[in-house]
Amino acid sequence: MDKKKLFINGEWIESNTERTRNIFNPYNQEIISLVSEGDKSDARAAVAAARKAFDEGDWAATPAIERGKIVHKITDLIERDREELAELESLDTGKTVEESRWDMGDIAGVFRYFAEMADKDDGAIIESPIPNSTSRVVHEPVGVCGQITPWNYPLLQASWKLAPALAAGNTLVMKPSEITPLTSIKVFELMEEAGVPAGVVNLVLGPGNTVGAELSENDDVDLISFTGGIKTGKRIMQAASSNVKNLALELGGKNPNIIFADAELETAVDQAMNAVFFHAGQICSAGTRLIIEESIHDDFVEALVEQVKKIKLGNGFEASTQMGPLISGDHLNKVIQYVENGKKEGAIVAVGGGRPEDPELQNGFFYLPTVLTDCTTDMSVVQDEGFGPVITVEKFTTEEEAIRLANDSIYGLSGGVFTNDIAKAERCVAKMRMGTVWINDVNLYFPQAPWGGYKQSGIGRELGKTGLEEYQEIKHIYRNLKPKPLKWFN
Ligand SMILES: NC(=O)c1ccc[n+]([C@@H]2O[C@H](COP(=O)([O-])OP(=O)(O)OC[C@H]3O[C@@H](n4cnc5c(N)ncnc54)[C@H](O)[C@@H]3O)[C@@H](O)[C@H]2O)c1
Ligand SMILES: C[N+](C)(C)CC=O
Repeated sequence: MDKKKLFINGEWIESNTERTRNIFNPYNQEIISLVSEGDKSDARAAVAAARKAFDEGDWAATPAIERGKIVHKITDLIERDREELAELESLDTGKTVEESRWDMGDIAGVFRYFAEMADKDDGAIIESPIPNSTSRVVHEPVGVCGQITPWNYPLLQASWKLAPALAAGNTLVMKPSEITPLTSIKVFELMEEAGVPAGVVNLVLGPGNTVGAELSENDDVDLISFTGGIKTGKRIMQAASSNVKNLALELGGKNPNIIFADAELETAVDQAMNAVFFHAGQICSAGTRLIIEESIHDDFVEALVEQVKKIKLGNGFEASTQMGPLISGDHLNKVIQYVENGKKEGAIVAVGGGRPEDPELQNGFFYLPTVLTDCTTDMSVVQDEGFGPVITVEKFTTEEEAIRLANDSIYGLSGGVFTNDIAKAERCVAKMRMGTVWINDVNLYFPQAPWGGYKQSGIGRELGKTGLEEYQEIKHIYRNLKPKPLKWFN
């Protein structure tokens, strides 16, 4: 098996540790790849290469239109290799190939969007309040960016960071999740093929507590952009204070979905499932908290349970499979424990609540799609991010109560409202403390709209215009057109 390497200063190299890591398929635990395992010293070498490329190289000063052309070229290559990338992502994460194909389409869209944006920045002229002066604002690249990504959407989350960083003229070091690095490695090959200059993009494989920690602490890194869990995010925030780095955090979510009695039942039930069972619920914005108006609660739950029973688990490479496994044995155990805690607190398992019995699924990290009823906001299953195929159900009687329950969380990533009364929907979303809110839909995101969290779900916004601005410093340039002595101190 070919060993995958680190990419530093334009070269594919072995890590200093000479250690390797096996990468597994979560469907059957087969080894699918072997990768070089980096450490702090590799991260330092990559930061040094990125620093040199930023300070002494041409990338930051390359005309934005030329940078945009290279990002377009990367997009073309992603589109060319879309099927290979989708299959690699499914092997690595267990998600269905259909979902991965969808992701690859999104990823190409993200690169295309930021390629187009690269040369659309006109800066701004400020009306100076001082006579005989001009005042203007320009955007410049931040510098060296450390980028750390999670395992659940490996390449999608990487694309939200790589494309704007390049378009804005930065150099970067990326550390993908150590358990799902394969599509990121492939895209670094594509960036090399597209002609990104040596040192501009660097890839260090390895664990968070060494490689990730070094990127967060290193004083030569100007911006750290992180997507992952809250606990890690807090650690990174502390480490980033060493040199007051720019900080972008995309953290977890525990996302409510309010269903009013006047919602179209079939659509709301279908969307409640879409909200949570894609990628076995391992989605930051999964709608894992159903908050249902009491008068339709029983009918809704009955219809939901009937549908959930039919979800087909299996190999993501089979067309009939609707849901794949969880990412790892460790994560499976966490989801098992999460549901057991809920049961102890009084939640009732309406469907699921354990591992499937199908002998063909025993080598994979499968957990049954699960609905927990009789939940209340104080339960850990309602407050904690389970990151599995588990929905909790709460009831409400008034609009105010629904909003209060939805906001009763340390998270604020996303939320949904289902109703045919548009005024009610708008009143609700105006009060919901979340970075994205959907009316009569769930889990939608696209390159043009900003993405990020309120409260402990994060800091900053990826995607959209704000996604580019995260990778830019703002500079105010003031010019005195008639300089003469002030004589203040004479
Ligand atoms: N808000 C979003 O857009 C979004 C998107 C995807 C995932 N997520 C969140 O990600 C989490 C799941 O991903 P995960 O389990 O990979 O998260 P994680 O926090 O365990 O790991 C994320 C990344 O951080 C690295 N890391 C770990 N410890 C580190 C340290 N001390 N210093 C620096 N880096 C370190 C890991 O190696 C990995 O690359 C969930 O909470 C999910 O909600 C959020
Ligand atoms: C941001 N998103 C929804 C693509 C992946 C979250 O885990």
